Amino acid sequence: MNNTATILDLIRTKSPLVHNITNYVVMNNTANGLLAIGASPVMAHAIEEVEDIVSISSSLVINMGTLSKKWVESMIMAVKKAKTSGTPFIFDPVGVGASKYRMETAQILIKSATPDVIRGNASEIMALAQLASISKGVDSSMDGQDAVAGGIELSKKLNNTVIISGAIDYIITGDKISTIENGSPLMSKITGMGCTATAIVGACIAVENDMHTAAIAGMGIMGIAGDMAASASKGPGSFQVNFIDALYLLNETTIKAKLKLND
Ligand SMILES: Nc1ncnc2c1ncn2[C@@H]1O[C@H](COP(=O)(O)OP(=O)(O)O)[C@@H](O)[C@H]1O
Ligand SMILES: Cc1ncsc1CCOP(=O)(O)O
Repeated sequence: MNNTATILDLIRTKSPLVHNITNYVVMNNTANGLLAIGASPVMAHAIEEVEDIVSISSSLVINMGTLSKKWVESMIMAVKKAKTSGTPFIFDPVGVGASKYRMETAQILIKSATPDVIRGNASEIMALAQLASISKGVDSSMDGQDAVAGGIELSKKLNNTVIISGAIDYIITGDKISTIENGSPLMSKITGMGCTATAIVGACIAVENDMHTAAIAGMGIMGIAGDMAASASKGPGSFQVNFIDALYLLNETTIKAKLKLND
């Protein structure tokens, strides 16, 4: 089991190929975030190639931000292939409570193959846990603490790791709960930060077998980079640029000095 600095180091040394089937809004931010930490992103959603790409990748990221029929078919093929090829995968149920289609798709995907990790905001995790389905669009309308019970239930039901992101990130594996209190409110003023978090955890699961440890590393990297970027930024615009720089500049010293992990 590695710590966050070692996991970042492994990503930089191994440069794992991270296969993303993600949404139109965030593809560029996500690819740049992955590159900045040393991973190698590939965005591929065509039915004709998803199985091939899964089989050469070190991890798979499934994000249902902008769904359509063809993409859902690709996602199902990809997650099934991930299970047969032993490729770890993370699922981001973007806006899952916002429509019947998203809810049904999330259920189909989870039934097709259990995600090793799920990352969502509090509303999304609550909706997935079917404790509530009051998601407001793709943003969260409730506090992380409210969703923790749902996160525990979901994690136990699926025997996996569930991340609830927000001002405090909760990393839940059954009864084990870790929290991270890094990051900035500016992160919720930029679209795609949750999706980037999911992809960065996706890079961590490519190099670390313990999903809870990998999830801590990914969310820690996000939060510390968020802290560093916020202190150098005037607002959301400069934050976006500074955030990518901060991901690139992160090292063992900054991680040790800044990580606010309660494990
Ligand atoms: N108020 C906040 N303070 C600190 N970090 C935050 C805050 N809001 C969001 N974050 C961080 O932003 C990233 C995206 O989380 P979140 O906003 O919950 O995702 P989503 O975009 O899916 O709603 C996470 O790394 C989270 O820790
Ligand atoms: C705005 C929007 N609409 C569909 S996907 C998307 C991006 C959502 O990204 P995030 O959940 O990371 O803010």
